[in-house]
Amino acid sequence: METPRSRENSMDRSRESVHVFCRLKPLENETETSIKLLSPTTLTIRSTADKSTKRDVHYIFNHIFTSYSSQKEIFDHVALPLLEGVINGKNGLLFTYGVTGSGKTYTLTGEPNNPGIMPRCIDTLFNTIANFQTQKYVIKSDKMNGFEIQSESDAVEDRFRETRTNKISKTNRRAMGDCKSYYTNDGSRLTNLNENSLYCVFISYIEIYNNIVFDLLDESTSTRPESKILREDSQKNMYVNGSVELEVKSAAEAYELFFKGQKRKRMAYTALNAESSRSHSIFNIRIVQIEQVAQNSHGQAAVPENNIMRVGQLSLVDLAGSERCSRTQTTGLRLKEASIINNSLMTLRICLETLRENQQTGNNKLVPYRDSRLTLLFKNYFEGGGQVRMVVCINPSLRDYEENLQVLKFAEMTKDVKVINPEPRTPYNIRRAKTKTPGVTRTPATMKRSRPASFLLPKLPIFTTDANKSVKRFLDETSNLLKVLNLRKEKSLGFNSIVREKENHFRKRLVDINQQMLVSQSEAQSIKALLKKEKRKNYNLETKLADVEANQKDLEMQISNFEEVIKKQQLKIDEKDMKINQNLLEKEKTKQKQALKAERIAQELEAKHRQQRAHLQAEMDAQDMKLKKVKELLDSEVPMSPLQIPGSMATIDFDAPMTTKRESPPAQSEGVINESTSHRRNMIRTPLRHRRSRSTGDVWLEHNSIKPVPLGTVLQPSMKKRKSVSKLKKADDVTNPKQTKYCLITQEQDDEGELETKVYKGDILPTCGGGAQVVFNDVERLRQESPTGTPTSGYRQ
Ligand SMILES: Nc1ncnc2c1ncn2[C@@H]1O[C@H](COP(=O)(O)OP(=O)(O)OP(=O)(O)O)[C@@H](O)[C@H]1O
Repeated sequence: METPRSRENSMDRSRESVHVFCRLKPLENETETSIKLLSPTTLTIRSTADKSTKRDVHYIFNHIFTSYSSQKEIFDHVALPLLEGVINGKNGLLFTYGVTGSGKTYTLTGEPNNPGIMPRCIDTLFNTIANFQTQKYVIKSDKMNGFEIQSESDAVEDRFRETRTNKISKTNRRAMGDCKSYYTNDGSRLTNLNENSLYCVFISYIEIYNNIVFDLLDESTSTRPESKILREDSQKNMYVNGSVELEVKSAAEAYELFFKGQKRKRMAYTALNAESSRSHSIFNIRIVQIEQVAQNSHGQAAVPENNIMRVGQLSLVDLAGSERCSRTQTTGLRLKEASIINNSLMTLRICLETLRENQQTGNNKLVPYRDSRLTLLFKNYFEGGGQVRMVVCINPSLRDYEENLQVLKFAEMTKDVKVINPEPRTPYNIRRAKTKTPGVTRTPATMKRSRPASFLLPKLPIFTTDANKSVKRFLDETSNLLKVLNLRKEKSLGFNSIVREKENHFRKRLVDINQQMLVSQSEAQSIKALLKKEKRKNYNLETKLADVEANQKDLEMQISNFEEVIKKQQLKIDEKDMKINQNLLEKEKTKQKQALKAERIAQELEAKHRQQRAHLQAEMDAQDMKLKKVKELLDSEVPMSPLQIPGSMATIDFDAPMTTKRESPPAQSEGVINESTSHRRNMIRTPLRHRRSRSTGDVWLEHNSIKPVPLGTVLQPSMKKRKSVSKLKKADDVTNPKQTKYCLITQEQDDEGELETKVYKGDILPTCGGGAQVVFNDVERLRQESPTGTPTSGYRQ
């Protein structure tokens, strides 16, 4: 029974880790190195600044190539096993990774007379398949990442066309230098070649610059190369749609294509390296293997009808430098380039990390291959479509310490990623390309005209050459045979003319069909042109769509951020609203409480007020009663002592008793009087006393109701200290304790012109409420009579 562990083991066996190699660049001064080699597979990195005693981190590789390692050593170790797989229909991906100037291009391309991995691959390949190549143009690309076989006549036609155009391109080749001598061939070859197969080699050269794919071999546009899109073929392999893929029959032809591409490749200046390449370049070698080779009638190797083919692809990738922008002092366009380079390398890193995580945890997280063209193009390799090798190039100088640390970490992580052990890709039946010229057979076999079938002709008589036969019988049989033969000849001629007629008819039909086909071809071409236009439009729209999608993502992010902020603000507003409502409720409550309280107080006051009023009314009634009694008393006539007036002078007897003629007290004067009235209930009952108006220490408060006529009399009320009521300004002036006396003076004139002055006198007494009251206790009447007038009574009352 299969247990989970055994399943895991079998899965592990079918998986292969990404092989990661390290190559150290030679230093001018070997003492200034940050790398310490511990074994052929282990190294450690340290900066001089880092003096801490913490343990060094060890980085393990499949193999470490020192600065003394030769280009051949690296090729043998890294690329040769890949090439062996590729020649048997497997795919292989080899990429160099490292900081700018660390030796990536040197490792991959090399130098004249010291070739790197790419030229060695080409040489080894052609050294191996030299005698096992198909004739050129027998196999051609179907433009959809597949291959198809051409008729021999079409292949011959294409070869002829090439020899014509090659005459022109010779000048080109001279201009490029002799490619053959550029790289020295060390004669190495592979040993695992299937000698029953035929091979042909195709080259394509792609560049990814600023995350846009360009075809470095596309010569259709001389100025600006057209950007290409990535597509998936029928076998789920990613490929560059519409890229030029050319068949090469020798290493020299392959180099020629490489140099053509190099010429177009963008090279840009950075502060670190004047030759620094700012793009990822991908050199693809595809080997098509055709099994079961047969021979044609001329003894040449030919491809039988029902054959199968295998295609192996080797992608050699020179990644752009992974340096930091600040380090290279990049600005402007260079900065944009650097950020896009770093983005695509970061995506590569994220893809590998996600793959490793999925493999280690059994998760099925989405690997973001689509985030960058670089990772999308190599998606198949990481998903089991081929072997993967990485060469990490390190410049061990102390200056590169920080960058190298990042590179080593990336390498460490990549080493743990496993790709499914690739099987040779499923071979597929060869598709036959449509022949270009109708009526021409695909194979060189010549057609022989067939004879009419013998059963349609008269039967031949039996003719024997017997020696015993008589001469006559012999002659008869011979003439009979001749007759039959003539008949057969006639019939044969008849058949032949019918066949010829039919042939002519058939040819005519063929010509018609051919013409129709030409029309269809021209139509197809115009449709193709239209399609191309549409594709270009489509591509532009796709790129626009991608931009719009990216913008939309940004906007969505911004919207969600804003929404979050709005939510928070809304919450705050709601909280504040709640507080305000609570406050309002509390205010309302206190208002209601206060209103209730005020009502209660008002009611209490009203009740008190009513009580007081009733009380006052009662008191006033009592007062009125008393006043009435006083009035009654006053009204009772009391005769006053007669006034002795010697001459014209009136004499006032101050010792006269008070009970002389008394009049009811005058209406209470304003101010003081009012106050005393309002406090009637507080009035102090003082016994009526007789007071002399001549008391000297008292201050009199004099109240003249009118401006009196000057009396000029001898007798006058004696008031030494007096103060007029009109001079009082404040309430306090009334209650002044020094003011103890009050007098109200009135004057009247009778019909005879006699003047009578009345002086109502009283004491000012303080009340309990802090006010003052006047108690009238005396009235003086001063009358002046003319001596010439009718004598009346001149007296003082
Ligand atoms: N192992 C080596 N032995 C000798 N010379 C080397 C080695 N590695 C690199 N160099 C030299 O260092 C220089 C820079 O190398 P190279 O151009 O390969 O760097 P690079 O990493 O490809 O840079 P970029 O990222 O800019 O393309 C070249 O002149 C090359 O000859």
